[in-house]
Amino acid sequence: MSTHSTTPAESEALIQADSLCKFYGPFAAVNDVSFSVPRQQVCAFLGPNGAGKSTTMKMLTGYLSPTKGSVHIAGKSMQTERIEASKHIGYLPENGPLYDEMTPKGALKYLGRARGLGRADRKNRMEFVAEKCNLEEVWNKPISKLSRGFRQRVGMAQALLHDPDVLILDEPTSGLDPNQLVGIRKLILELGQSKTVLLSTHVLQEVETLCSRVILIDQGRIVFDGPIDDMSQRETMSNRFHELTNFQTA
Ligand SMILES: Nc1ncnc2c1ncn2[C@@H]1O[C@H](COP(=O)(O)OP(=O)(O)OP(=O)(O)O)[C@@H](O)[C@H]1O
Repeated sequence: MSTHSTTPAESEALIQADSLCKFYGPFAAVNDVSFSVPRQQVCAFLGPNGAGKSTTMKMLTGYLSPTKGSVHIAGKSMQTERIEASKHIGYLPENGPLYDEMTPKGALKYLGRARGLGRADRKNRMEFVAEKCNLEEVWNKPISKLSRGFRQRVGMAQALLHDPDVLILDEPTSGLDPNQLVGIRKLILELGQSKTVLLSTHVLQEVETLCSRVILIDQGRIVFDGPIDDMSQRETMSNRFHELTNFQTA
């Protein structure tokens, strides 16, 4: 069991998962998953459909309680210091932004208040994320009426609003057109210079472009964790992915 310091400055690992398990009845969606992600690392969380990526991310962000195990974010326990731990996290859930009936402007204002940002701070941060995520043209349209790409960008803006040092992004580029993809990938690269990012994706090429490390999960268990070069040194990453996850062709 690792030791955890009490302040982010002293904490080496910003994301720390220890022996995480999630059971649905007898079925183990996540089984004994442990890893840590240090500051300023962009780490890919890969795996086939149903491997346990979203379930793990929900436990990391406090949206789901683990059956067993623990999560620390910036040294704060997600179980016993949830509010403190949550302040450090920006989370883009798999199904995009919350608050469908609001406009991006309204949702960000509401979230800014809920996060305790003062008026001036809130205004500055809203302008910053609107520009970073290219939201100006949909600023006053209901989120429910937006395209998948714009919804993803609203989700990113929500995750970034309070300037967290940890970003947990569940398939941030899914549903984006090629132009939007370039924009979001550029943003993630930029964010990775100062933040800790854990992102799930199915796009292996994206992993090579954005991430320095890969954690591969299959059937709830970690089957690979290491630098991207170690995974794809001798063969293409796609072959290695198939091999590690027991991929079988029909
Ligand atoms: N509430 C639930 N009740 C029962 N089983 C669940 C529940 N939520 C998830 N599961 C199961 O847990 C497993 C892991 O699901 P999860 O959504 O974490 O996978 P994933 O790796 O994110 O998949 P995808 O890439 O398809 O999004 C799957 O078999 C899923 O059917």
